[in-house]
Amino acid sequence: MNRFLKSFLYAFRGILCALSSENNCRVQLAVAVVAVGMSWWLRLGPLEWALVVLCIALVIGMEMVNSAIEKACDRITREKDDYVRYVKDMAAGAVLWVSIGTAVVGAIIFIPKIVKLINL
Ligand SMILES: Nc1ncnc2c1ncn2[C@@H]1O[C@H](COP(=O)(O)OP(=O)(O)OP(=O)(O)O)[C@@H](O)[C@H]1O
Repeated sequence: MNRFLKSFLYAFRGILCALSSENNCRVQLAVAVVAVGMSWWLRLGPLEWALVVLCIALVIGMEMVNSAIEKACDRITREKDDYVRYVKDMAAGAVLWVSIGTAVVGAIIFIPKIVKLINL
């Protein structure tokens, strides 16, 4: 099998592994399904759809990186370690950072449409 295809299969296996065994990834996938359902229901425009899809990809992707970092840290040591705490906190902070951005984008896109729908 050619090298590129092999790398793609390993990466795909990583996605399946994260979505099937990482609790946070599964929760975010469920939230993503709700967001896609709402986007369909509220008939978003192409640019709004693009933003929703981009935010979903960013949050789940960042959570996968966070989980990978946590696993690598846990393999290095399970003892209390200031450097591990620093690395894990920063990785978790990256997820929070992207999630806050996503919440803002979601509010800008969805709130006016929901308000309009309620006022009808
Ligand atoms: N070995 C360690 N040494 C010092 N602090 C740690 C260590 N492991 C975890 N921590 C602290 O605990 C926090 C949570 O770490 P943990 O690995 O349990 O992540 P989590 O978000 O609870 O992961 P998950 O829910 O996926 O198991 C870290 O952000 C860090 O502040």
